[in-house]
Amino acid sequence: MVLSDVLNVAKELSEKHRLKMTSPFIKPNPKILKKRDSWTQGGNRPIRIVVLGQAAVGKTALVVRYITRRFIGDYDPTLETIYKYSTYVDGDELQFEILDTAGQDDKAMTLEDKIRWGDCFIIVYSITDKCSFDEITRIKFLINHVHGLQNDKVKVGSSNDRKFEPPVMLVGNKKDLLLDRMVKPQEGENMAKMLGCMFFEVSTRESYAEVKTALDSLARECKKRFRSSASPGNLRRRISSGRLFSSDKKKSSDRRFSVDVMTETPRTTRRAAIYSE
Ligand SMILES: Nc1nc2c(ncn2[C@@H]2O[C@H](COP(=O)(O)OP(=O)(O)OP(=O)(O)O)[C@@H](O)[C@H]2O)c(=O)[nH]1
Repeated sequence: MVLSDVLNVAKELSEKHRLKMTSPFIKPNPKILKKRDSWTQGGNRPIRIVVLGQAAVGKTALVVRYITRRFIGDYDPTLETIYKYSTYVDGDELQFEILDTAGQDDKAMTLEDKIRWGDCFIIVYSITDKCSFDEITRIKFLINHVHGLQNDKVKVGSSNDRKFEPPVMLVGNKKDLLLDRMVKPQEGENMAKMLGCMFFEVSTRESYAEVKTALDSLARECKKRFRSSASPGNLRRRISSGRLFSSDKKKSSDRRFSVDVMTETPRTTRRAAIYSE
């Protein structure tokens, strides 16, 4: 083994260790969380996206649709996963870690811990569920609060200082359920404008293209903010996962993405229909 190999192994081990400390299934050490890089200093590590929202709004479906192109109808609601994902944004390869949170209570890590971990955020609501829409303000307030504590440049509510706030995207999901709609597109747009978020309405079930457009926009915004991490050749570690979709492993190898499931609960996932475009 040459010196560069040894250094690579050491680097990988330290990276794994860091991920373990921030895993949603291990109570994080507050000292380590305090030492966490500010979101404005993404450095060379992957960009962390946290997907938030009430239970059953389609958070898991959205993330899985984006990284695998598939819609999988049924998931274990208690499953929390960090997906490692790399994609090309306007010719640059970007690496992400996407934390798909469970809408149900999680005793291992508080919502604040998860928000502190993230660099940017997706708040999902269902257009058929007014409660999930009403929840947005609370989540956004919490994001501002947690990141405001870490970065004294953040002044919540001041549009001049929005550039210091982490990128947040609002996603109204399930727009295929027209007859059950409880939140109008305009209401979503107004809310996003008021909170200074990006906004998209999508049907994760019906349209991969809509999901891709939305999440690519967030990736593009992240690229702007984390320009230093976006240089080609940086953040390169392509691993395909056999754990979540072992039967799809071969098919996915010809696509321009790589997925690595970093952590998940030992529980099995229930799955029903799988739709693919
Ligand atoms: N009709 C329709 N159903 C959807 C859509 N997206 C997700 N669903 C369904 O909504 C249900 C909840 O989806 P999940 O992805 O498990 O929701 P979640 O927000 O991750 O739920 P928790 O894990 O409990 O927080 C599932 O039955 C999905 O099939 C959509 O765009 N349209």
